[in-house]
Amino acid sequence: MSSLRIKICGIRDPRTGYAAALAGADAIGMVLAPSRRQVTPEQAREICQALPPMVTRVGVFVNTPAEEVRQIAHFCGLDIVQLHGQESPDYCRNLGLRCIKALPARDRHTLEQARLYPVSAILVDAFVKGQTGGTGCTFNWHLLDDLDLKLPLILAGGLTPDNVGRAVALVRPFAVDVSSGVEVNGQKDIHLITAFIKRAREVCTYAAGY
Ligand SMILES: O=C(O)c1ccccc1NCC(=O)[C@H](O)[C@H](O)COP(=O)(O)O
Repeated sequence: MSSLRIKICGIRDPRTGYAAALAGADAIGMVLAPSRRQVTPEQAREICQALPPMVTRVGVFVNTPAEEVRQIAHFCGLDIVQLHGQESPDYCRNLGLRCIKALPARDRHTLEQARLYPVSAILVDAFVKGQTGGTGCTFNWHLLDDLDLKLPLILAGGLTPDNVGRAVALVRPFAVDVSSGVEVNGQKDIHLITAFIKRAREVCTYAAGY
């Protein structure tokens, strides 16, 4: 068993969340921000309640007022929130919740901002103008070369069962996150989820550091 963590994001119903957890996902993400994958707090709560224990429940937000995030997190029973907008280090500091801050892989300068954030982990996602996440686009993973984040790194952006092995071998992240790459016609596909988890874990059996 490897220590790589795997998060499946953009879950929209309890059955798929449960199936992903049984397939070996460590964390399940629900998008509570404008997106074709957006769920209501009530739906997110149902998904959270259906998950087995030991699976991390992640709520994804984009520039949502802090009090609203706190209320939704409490209502749903989220373990951690993932912030995909322009939330500042002070916003994260004052939120009173465990946070993952997402940063776009725009350039080295953007990624170096990670050091300013008092958060549990940094998620690095593809930079796509006008979009905040879930784009299915990859980025140049070498942008992360020798980047000493001082925080656990979650790699995201266009990962698929086909490329996750290469990504993990090159970047050696703490965790990987996927949404589009495990969908067929915009719907999560349990076969792709299972294949993604298998490929991600396989590479850890020979990649040093896991
Ligand atoms: O997934 C969305 O629709 C989304 C919308 C707005 C902000 C964040 C969003 N997703 C966050 C995620 O954690 C995704 O898994 C991550 O961006 C990677 O997505 P993908 O490139 O599709 O695998």
